[in-house]
Amino acid sequence: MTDAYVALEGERVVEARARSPGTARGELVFTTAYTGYEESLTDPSYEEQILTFSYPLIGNYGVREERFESDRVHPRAVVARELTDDVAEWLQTEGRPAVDHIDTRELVTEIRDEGAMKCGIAAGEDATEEDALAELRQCKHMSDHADIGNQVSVSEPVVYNEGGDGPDVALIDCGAKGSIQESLVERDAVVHVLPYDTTPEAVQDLDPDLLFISNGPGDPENFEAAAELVDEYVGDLPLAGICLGQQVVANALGGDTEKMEFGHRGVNQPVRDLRTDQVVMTTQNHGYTVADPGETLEVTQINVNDDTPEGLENDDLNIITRQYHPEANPGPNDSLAFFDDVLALVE
Ligand SMILES: NC(=O)CC[C@H](N)C(=O)O
Repeated sequence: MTDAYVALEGERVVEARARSPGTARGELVFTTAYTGYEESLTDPSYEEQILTFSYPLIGNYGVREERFESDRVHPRAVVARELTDDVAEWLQTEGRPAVDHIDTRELVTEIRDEGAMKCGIAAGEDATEEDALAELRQCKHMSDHADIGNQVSVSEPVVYNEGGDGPDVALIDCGAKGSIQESLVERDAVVHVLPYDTTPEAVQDLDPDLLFISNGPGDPENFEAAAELVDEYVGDLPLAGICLGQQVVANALGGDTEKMEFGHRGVNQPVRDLRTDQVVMTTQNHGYTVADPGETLEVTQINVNDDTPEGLENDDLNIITRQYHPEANPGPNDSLAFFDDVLALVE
């Protein structure tokens, strides 16, 4: 039954089945992850995007809150070949449109050929093609969401493991996945989650042992306050970053980022460490990449598929960043030692 429409760039409309009603617009991206739908759907990095899964059946092991990475669903809408009732009901409760019974192989091939694209969705009994097209026409480019950090960050500082024995980490929340803070707390760190627009003065008052820039949605160039912190504290504090965090650190230290064709999203992205020659499997979710690391940062890890920078370091200045998600969730645990390496920078 056609009660949903997906409008793609070029105004092509594909018919689908509504699983959660409503209208939405966003950048259409795909993940090849075959598990981890709860973690992906609650990852704040997907804010203002529409997520489609290349794996055909999504929801086959239910929905459990303990696997969530934040307190809500972030993609504006979900597109799948087949969604289970569990996931459909969850998305209905969250008020996020979802559609299935669509040929996601064709859709993913189209995104691979033409790049991540604008998309409009209309789902539900009264939905029309025109509604989906109207959403598409209002869809902005990711880079034009200038204050996207405001949509995903804490508004006030939150402390985890207060009074703990480990170092004080200032985690700049540009849309942090919960498991980053958990990975640090598991290693005894005291984690101060700070708003994305925290000022250098506020960091100075806190007097942390380490500055950590989180993952987050959209264009890293729109996170100027975080870049200012990096610029201010480089050399004085050890610096770490994950995903958007790596991009912000590179931009702040004379490097440059650019948008990729369709990005990397999945749980089996191979990464080679150029120092040890070891390859690990990683979880990824990004649409921008570091195009130029600048003079300060050395590229220490690369993506085996396309040679893009996956790790940047400066041993003298105590900087380590990763483009992938060492905290996994979902995905392989191959790179959890990143958190030990980061905390070791404090000694
Ligand atoms: N997961 C992330 O931090 C994503 C970073 C950035 N928004 C990108 O798409 O490249």
